[in-house]
Amino acid sequence: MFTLISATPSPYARKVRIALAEKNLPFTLQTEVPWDNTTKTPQYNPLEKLPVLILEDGKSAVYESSYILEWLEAKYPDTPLLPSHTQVDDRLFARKIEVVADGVCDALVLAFFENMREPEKKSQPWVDRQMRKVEGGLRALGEWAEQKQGGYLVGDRLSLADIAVGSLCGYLACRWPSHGWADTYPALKKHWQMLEERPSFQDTRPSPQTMKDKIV
Ligand SMILES: N[C@@H](CCC(=O)N[C@@H](CS(=O)(=O)O)C(=O)NCC(=O)O)C(=O)O
Repeated sequence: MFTLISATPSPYARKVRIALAEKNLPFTLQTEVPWDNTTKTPQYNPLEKLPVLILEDGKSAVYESSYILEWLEAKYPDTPLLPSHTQVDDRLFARKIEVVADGVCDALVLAFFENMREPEKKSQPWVDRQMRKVEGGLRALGEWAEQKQGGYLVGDRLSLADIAVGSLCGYLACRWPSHGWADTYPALKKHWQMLEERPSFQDTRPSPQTMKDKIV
């Protein structure tokens, strides 16, 4: 059986948890705080990041959420989470949406840790730059959601694009509850609410974590 190294707030790990659930692939959840020196991620991922999917041999590992999803799609094509290979443009568009959703998460994480610095060490221009990326990414996602009136973002069924965007929205609700994205982009909010009805989303709701070690 697979083991997934995950963290309670991680939108990237949630993508993989949702994909495994949607594909009915059983796995052991190993919840960690990747920022603490107790994390096992360095044993499997030279980049020391989760999510990490540890394979059945207990040693081999797949990491980087978008690559894990690509790996799962290639190895377990039943319950596909991408349009068929004949629909090349839709497949590529789904991955493009995942790039934007993951990129917004990346910018949120960078802003989160910059804001954690002591005031005299914090770079406000750096935070402003990250939040510009967040707003630009959300604008693009909001437009794509608007085009589908809050339905699935690519085609007429769940895809990696929906999983990535839904995980981002859940992360914003968990870590940035005062952010006004849901009011600014009602179709994106409708899309997220639709996804949160699925057991795979209900069973993977994010929650904050406590970091023990000093990070910045
Ligand atoms: N691009 C990576 C990002 C993964 C990532 O940043 N993971 C964080 C945890 S979380 O932000 O997802 O909660 C991590 O392990 N960080 C530890 C580190 O960067 O040393 C992915 O998509 O998997």
